[in-house]
This record gives sequence, C-alpha cells and structure tokens, in this order.
Amino acid sequence: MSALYRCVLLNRVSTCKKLSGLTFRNYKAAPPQWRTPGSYSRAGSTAITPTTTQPGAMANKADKMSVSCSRCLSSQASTQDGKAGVKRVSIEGNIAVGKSTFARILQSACSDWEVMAEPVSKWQNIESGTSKVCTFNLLQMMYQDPQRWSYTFQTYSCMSRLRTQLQPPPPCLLSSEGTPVQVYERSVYSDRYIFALNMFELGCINPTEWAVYQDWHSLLVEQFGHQVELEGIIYLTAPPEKCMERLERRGRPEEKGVKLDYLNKLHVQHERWLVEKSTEIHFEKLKQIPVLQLDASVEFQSDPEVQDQFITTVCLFIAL
Ligand SMILES: Nc1ncnc2c1ncn2[C@@H]1O[C@H](COP(=O)(O)OP(=O)(O)OP(=O)(O)O)[C@@H](O)[C@H]1O
Ligand SMILES: Nc1nc(=O)c2ncn([C@H]3C[C@H](O)[C@@H](CO)O3)c2[nH]1
Repeated sequence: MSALYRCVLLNRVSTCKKLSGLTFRNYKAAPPQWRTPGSYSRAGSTAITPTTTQPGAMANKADKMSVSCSRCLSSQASTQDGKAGVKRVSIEGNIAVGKSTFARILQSACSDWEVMAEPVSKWQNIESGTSKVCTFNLLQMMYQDPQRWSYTFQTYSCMSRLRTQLQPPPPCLLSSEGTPVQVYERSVYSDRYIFALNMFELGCINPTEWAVYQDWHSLLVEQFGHQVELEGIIYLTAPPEKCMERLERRGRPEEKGVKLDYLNKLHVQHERWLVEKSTEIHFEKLKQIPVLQLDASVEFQSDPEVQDQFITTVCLFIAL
C-alpha cells in the first residue's frame, strides 16, 4: 500500500489503535499531506483500515521493527512566534544510525515536512575572520584533539543548531492545510544532554568549561523560550556495532579515529535521556516531550515497504 494511500486513511482514525507496539490514544487531526517522489498530490478523505490489520508482507515487516511511543504529540503546535500550526520535531540518535537517510525519506514522502539538516559542512568549513580563502575544519580538530577543541566545538555546534531552530518555516508550510512539520536533525537539547555532557564525562570538557557551557545554554533556551521548543522527538536506535559498521561504510574522513567505545557511550547517553529519563534535564517542557522510538537497525534504505511502515508510524505520531 502506498504512503499516500495510508496517509489518506489516517484521516479517519479516532480511537485507540496499536501499530507495531505503538499505542495511539483518541486523536482528531487533519491528515498529513503526502507526496510520492516526483508527483505532489493532496490527500482527500477515505475510510481507514489500521495498518495492523493488513495481512501478508507488511505485517511481517512490522514484526521486524520494534516501535514504541512514550507519549503521543500534543495537537497544539506553537502559536506565538509566527509558526502557528507548524509542529517541530527533532530526529535524535547515535552517530551514523541513519538520521540523514531517514530524514531524506520523510522529506521525499511529504510536502508538508521541512527537513533541516545538521550543519556538518559548516563545522567542516569555518571561514577565518580575516580571509575567506582560509577555512578551519572544526569537526576534524575536535576529533583529533578533543581535550583542546571540545568546548569550542560545542559552542559552535550549539550556536548553529540554535540558528537552525530559529529559522522561520517557509511560506508553503505556513499556508498548508495539513499538518506542517519542521524536522530538525538533532537539536540544542542533544547538543547539551548527549554530546557536551559526554565530553564532560570523558574529561574532554573541564569542570569550568562545563559550568560555563551550561550557564549560557540555559540562558539561551530560556530567553528564546517557545521559539526553540519541540513538540516531539523521533529517536532512532540501533546497536552501536551497527552504527560503527555504517560509520565505516560511510567513510567520513574526520571520523576515522572514532572507536566503538565512543559510540557505546553515546548510546548510553541517548538511553538515559530518552528512555530511562535519568538525565537531569533543566527545562520543564523538555521533560514532558513525547518520544517515538524507532528501531533503525532495519535496512530500510532499499526496502520501500519498511520505509512505508516508518512513514506511517511517524505520520500517526505527528498527527496526534
Ligand atoms: N537503514 C539503513 N540501512 C542500511 N544502511 C543505512 C541505513 N541508514 C543509513 N544507512 C547508511 O549508513 C550511513 C550513515 O547514515 P546517515 O548518514 O544517514 O547517518 P546519520 O545518523 O545521519 O549520521 P550522523 O550522526 O553522522 O549525522 C550511510 O552510509 C547510509 O547510507
Ligand atoms: N562532539 C560533538 N558534539 C556535538 O554536538 C556533535 N554533533 C554531531 N557531532 C559529530 C558526530 C558526527 O561525527 C558528525 C555529524 O553528526 O558530527 C558532534 N560531536
């Protein structure tokens, strides 16, 4: 069944449904508007059959994916900052788990979603203040000498994420009749509660730097308030060994020295923050954020059926 068809179907779901372990409670939301790659079309309204009742291959694929949702999205998106009705969601997960790949799939499936990529190329090409010819690769510097460069990296990565999260949605999203969504690849929150915290625990950020980082991070998040709030988090998980395999296959030069142990530590940070909820969080709203956990160890890149299943699940999460 195509993503377009199933998203049309979603329009009629109003009672508690269970999909691959994901429970949805009563919701009435406008249907997400979908496109198939290459052709954009608006969805009409048709009766729905929940995906769990679909026989055959789809059900088997669903068995392969473990999906869980800690709480579903509130239908109230931001209304105070010119982003009325636009929901904001971040995709979180370990290095090379497949966030960009997943984001591209979402982007190509739905015209109402704007995916904002992590600004890696900016980190790789910081222009010198005096000469545009001279650039610095801060990502490489951080990996080569984490003790020296981690704090600098976190200031720059957090600033660039903040800039991304403050970007207004494009006019087409604001005028959308469906459920427009801005999807960020990582966020100012993972900057602090995954990476900066991890670097501090590893001793690559010293206690003074950590105190300074936390102070300005809190100030920025509090000052920008609802402008940097999220309505949901999509957490992609895979065993660190799988991430290592994908990281090596991708072959990003700066990541040559990344060890499995580092990915294990980042995995633990993600689990503490998003699953066990044992990370100390300093923002009340962030503590309440619904988290959709998706098992990204499935090789979904070349499997349209699995992609469809993911899209449907995200679509339901966002519609709630
Ligand atoms: N589900 C998947 N099945 C197989 N290969 C995948 C899958 N998802 C991603 N990959 C591959 O793994 C590599 C890393 O994926 P990707 O760049 O999307 O990860 P990422 O999470 O965005 O990484 P980063 O944390 O560095 O931003 C890529 O080579 C991609 O083609
Ligand atoms: N130290 C550190 N802090 C961050 O906030 C952060 N965000 C991403 N990364 C690394 C992971 C990938 O190699 C690469 C692309 O995601 O950049 C980070 N590294």
